[in-house]
Amino acid sequence: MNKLFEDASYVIEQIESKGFKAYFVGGCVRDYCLNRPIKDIDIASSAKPEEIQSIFPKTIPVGIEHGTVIVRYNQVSYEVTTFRKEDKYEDFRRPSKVWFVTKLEEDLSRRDFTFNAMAMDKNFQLIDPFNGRDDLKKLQIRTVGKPDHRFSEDPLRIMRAFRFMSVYGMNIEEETKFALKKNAPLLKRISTERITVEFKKLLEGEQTGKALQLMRNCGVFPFMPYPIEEICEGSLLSFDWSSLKSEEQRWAAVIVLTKVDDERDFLKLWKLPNKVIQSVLNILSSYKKTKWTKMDLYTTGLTEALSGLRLKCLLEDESFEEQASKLKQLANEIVIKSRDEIPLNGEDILKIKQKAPGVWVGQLFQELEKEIVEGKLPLSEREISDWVRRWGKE
Ligand SMILES: Nc1ccn([C@@H]2O[C@H](COP(=O)(O)OP(=O)(O)OP(=O)(O)O)[C@@H](O)[C@H]2O)c(=O)n1
Repeated sequence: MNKLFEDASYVIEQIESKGFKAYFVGGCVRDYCLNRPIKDIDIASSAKPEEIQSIFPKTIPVGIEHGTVIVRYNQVSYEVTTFRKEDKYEDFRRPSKVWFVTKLEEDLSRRDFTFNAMAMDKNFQLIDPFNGRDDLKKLQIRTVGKPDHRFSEDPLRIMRAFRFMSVYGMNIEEETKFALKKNAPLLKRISTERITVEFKKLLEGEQTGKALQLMRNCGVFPFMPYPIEEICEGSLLSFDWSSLKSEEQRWAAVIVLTKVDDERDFLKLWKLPNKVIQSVLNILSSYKKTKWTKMDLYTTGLTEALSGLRLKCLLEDESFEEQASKLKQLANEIVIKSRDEIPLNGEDILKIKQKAPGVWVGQLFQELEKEIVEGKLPLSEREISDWVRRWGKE
């Protein structure tokens, strides 16, 4: 048995030994049925949060008012939530009102899709009131109950449908698809952070192109953090997403394929971390390059240069290998990978020049780096010191 499930079964047994009911629910049941790796385990129980707190020595009250307590066992966290029903989502983040219920089925009926509304007892017996397992077999995404209701309750579920489509290679059932289109404008009310989490998962899926194409056809693009207006015709679908391995490459592909004009603004509006933004921008500038100098390659870095080149080759139907080996060869000819490898530091330079520190040190370093990278100055302490002595005098 999977170690996570084994430990989680112990948690369930402890709850049951006090006369309550407890089941595995949500993503872990879905992934178990799909034979996919289990990331984390959620448990639903008839016990109230205070009762869970009294059963286990280590708990964290993460959302008592919504019925959730984290149980720590064997250094792993298990989210245990009391069976509950909920009202509309307040500011579309959390349900504005929840009330505890006694039946598991009632709890399952509040959930988004049939395959997320399954539960499993500690003996792996499935409780599947909405035929989620059949839908998984048919690779079909279908809401629990009326799709309109489910999407207006929490419009993030619109993004979740596209995420599941991409990650599991699924299709969306017709009535659910119709409701996706109708409710798309509600996405405006969802926080960027929540949309980005789902979109990132979608980008890492196995069917990214198909999911993006359907998002576009369902009119979802205008309601993204940076509204997408234009798309390279047909290319979302035909583009070979599987050859792009990193998150950054995939963001760069989205930008190119959807003809974004303000790249930095786009990445900022999706609230991506600065490190990711910089890397995507580097990939995009490499993508646009036709001729590489050593200095270009040194500043961009080989990994991002190759990422940009791969994107270019995929879109222009060129062979990657030959151009990549030329870039690698050029990279090999560059004697340093970063400024740290220069045998003189700032203090050495101040000593040689006998001058007070100032912006000139930065300028000098920039020029020095360029000379070394372009192979005009050997990487020898003596020659570099001479060059520094001469700097500014010629
Ligand atoms: N907007 C949402 C978010 C979640 N859920 C329910 O809450 C469960 C847990 O959600 P989450 O922790 O976000 O996990 P999943 O998205 O299902 O899976 P993953 O762990 O892959 O993110 C889901 O399976 C689903 O039953 C829901 O009904 N509506």
